[in-house]
Amino acid sequence: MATSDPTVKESPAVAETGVGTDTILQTRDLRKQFGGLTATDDVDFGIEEGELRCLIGPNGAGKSTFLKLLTGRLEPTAGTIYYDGEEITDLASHERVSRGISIKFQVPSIYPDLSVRENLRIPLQRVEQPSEFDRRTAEILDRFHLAETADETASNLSHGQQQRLEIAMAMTLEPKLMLLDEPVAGLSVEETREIAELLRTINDEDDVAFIVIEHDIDFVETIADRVTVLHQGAIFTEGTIDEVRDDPDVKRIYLGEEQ
Ligand SMILES: Nc1ncnc2c1ncn2[C@@H]1O[C@H](COP(=O)(O)OP(=O)(O)OP(=O)(O)O)[C@@H](O)[C@H]1O
Repeated sequence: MATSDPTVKESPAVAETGVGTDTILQTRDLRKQFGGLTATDDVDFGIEEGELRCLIGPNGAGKSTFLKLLTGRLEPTAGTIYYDGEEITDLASHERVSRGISIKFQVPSIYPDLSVRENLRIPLQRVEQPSEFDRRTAEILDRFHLAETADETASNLSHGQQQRLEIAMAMTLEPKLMLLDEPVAGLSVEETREIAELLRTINDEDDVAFIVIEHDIDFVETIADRVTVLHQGAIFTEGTIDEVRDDPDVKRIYLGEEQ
């Protein structure tokens, strides 16, 4: 994609980087050291436009570190990140968000003292004219099943409703890629089912790609197109959930964690 922004480096030719035109995000030799510890070990990870990928792996495998490198929260020790045809390795988090990468960490980052409606107004102000606020708010409240709670203070919502509100806020910015760290941790079975349905709907209807870190394998099975397994900071294997779940080597690394 051509850009006039001098802070964004043009992606080298596809032939040079191997980044396909349908690839929304690609890392090359991405590395993060914490002193002597290699948390991300020269990772080449790619995801297509509109794909829903889950990242799994035992505790300490490097999932959160990898996601933080993609969001810009952590600076890599080495390597490159391409997004939507551009190199974004040196971009700040907020610049990545402006380009369509939405980031959601485990703890909902909503404004607890504001109402649901007021929370939605905050991202809407970045993208809509004031005359459109009421119409767009009503649309979003309806789509994300939040209409009944519109005037409720956000801190009074259930954990599942708060997660839904945060996803709704992210969607107002029309992202192309959403990065989610354990979106259903601590949710009830019913809330987990609702979030799974919501992510699949957004993925299908809005063609948003997802990278989701998740420990709940049943949830992963419900939502993922493909799964990447991380182990000791590196990609251990990739495949469908069935391929990965039945892989004896994957079972071995998870068992190793329990020893
Ligand atoms: N800020 C940090 N400073 C030093 N070491 C860190 C830091 N963050 C993570 N690590 C280490 O990097 C490795 C990978 O951690 P990370 O949190 O990315 O793994 P994870 O797969 O997300 O684990 P979990 O599933 O338990 O959340 C671990 O050994 C961890 O202790």
